[in-house]
Amino acid sequence: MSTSIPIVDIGSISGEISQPSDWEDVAAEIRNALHEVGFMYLTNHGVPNDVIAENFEISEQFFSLPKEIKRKYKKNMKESRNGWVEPGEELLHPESTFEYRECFDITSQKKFYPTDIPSFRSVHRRLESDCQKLIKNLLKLLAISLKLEDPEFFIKRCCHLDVPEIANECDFSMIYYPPILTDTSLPLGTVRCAEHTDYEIITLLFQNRVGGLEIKTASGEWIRADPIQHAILVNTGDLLEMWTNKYYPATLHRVVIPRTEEEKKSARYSFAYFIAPDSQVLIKPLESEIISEALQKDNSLQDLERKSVGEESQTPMTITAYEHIMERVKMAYGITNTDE
Ligand SMILES: O=C(O)CCC(=O)C(=O)O
Ligand SMILES: [Fe+2]
Repeated sequence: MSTSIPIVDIGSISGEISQPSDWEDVAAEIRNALHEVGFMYLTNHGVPNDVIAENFEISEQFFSLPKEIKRKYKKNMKESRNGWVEPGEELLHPESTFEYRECFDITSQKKFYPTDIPSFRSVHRRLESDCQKLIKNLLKLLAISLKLEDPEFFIKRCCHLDVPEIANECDFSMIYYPPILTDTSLPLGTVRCAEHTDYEIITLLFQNRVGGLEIKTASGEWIRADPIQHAILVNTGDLLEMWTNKYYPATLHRVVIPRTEEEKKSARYSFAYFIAPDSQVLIKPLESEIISEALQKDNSLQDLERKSVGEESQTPMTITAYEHIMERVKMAYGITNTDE
């Protein structure tokens, strides 16, 4: 069976007037997309195209600065997760040798921006604020899709969306994949971005014209997730997988080095906006009739709650959002507990 990534039009709930039935209809499409694939393209999402385009412009401006300038903004993990990440510094798979990309990460607290690009801050702030409404809509749709008693379940666990001082590990990552020219020498086994799952609830992924992103389907086949003009990709992360007992699995994805010389010459730019709950939120399987029914039907879905009291459990079900995210961040940056 070949799978494709569903396209979900959320225009009916993004405007001023929407009916409960519009929410139910969109939520049903999201349920199928996230349960079957774990990725979906959103159209009519309400984030203005010109705001996205302006952000790609500042991203190009920043990454084309000389390395010495970018180093001024280098991420210092002892202080925060905000800042510039050099190629090869972050490895998303334990067996990666080298991942050829750079990032500029903007965290939700202890924010700083590269002042060498004077408009960076205001341009980025506009996108962030335009994404807020979409994020709240998606969190509500997730709760409706799972038929949770409280449609605000996820929103109430992301209080930082209204009160930014509340600790959280949201991260807006501007990513640059440099062109690979015939004289670019890279270690054997280099990839652009190794296969991984994201750590949080959901990720909003913006891509410019150049593709390379691939996702692994339930049947184990890698399929392309090429850019669709003006659509935002949304994917599930680990915390949503834990919350839903794998009903919404965190889907593996990667960015491959293009196969043709012509494509290799093109740089790729993307933004991944990782949406996390408030740091102290405890992640434990939620009560949902949709999930229980699926668990009864399909015993390949792991019952994490039951497993957590069993002996072979790997996943302590009392983990906080912060603990899980930091565990994965430390692995990606090769930080051991003795480094701290
Ligand atoms: O650049 C991309 O499209 C993917 C980036 C990604 O998956 C990540 O940073 O987690
Ligand atoms: Fe990712």
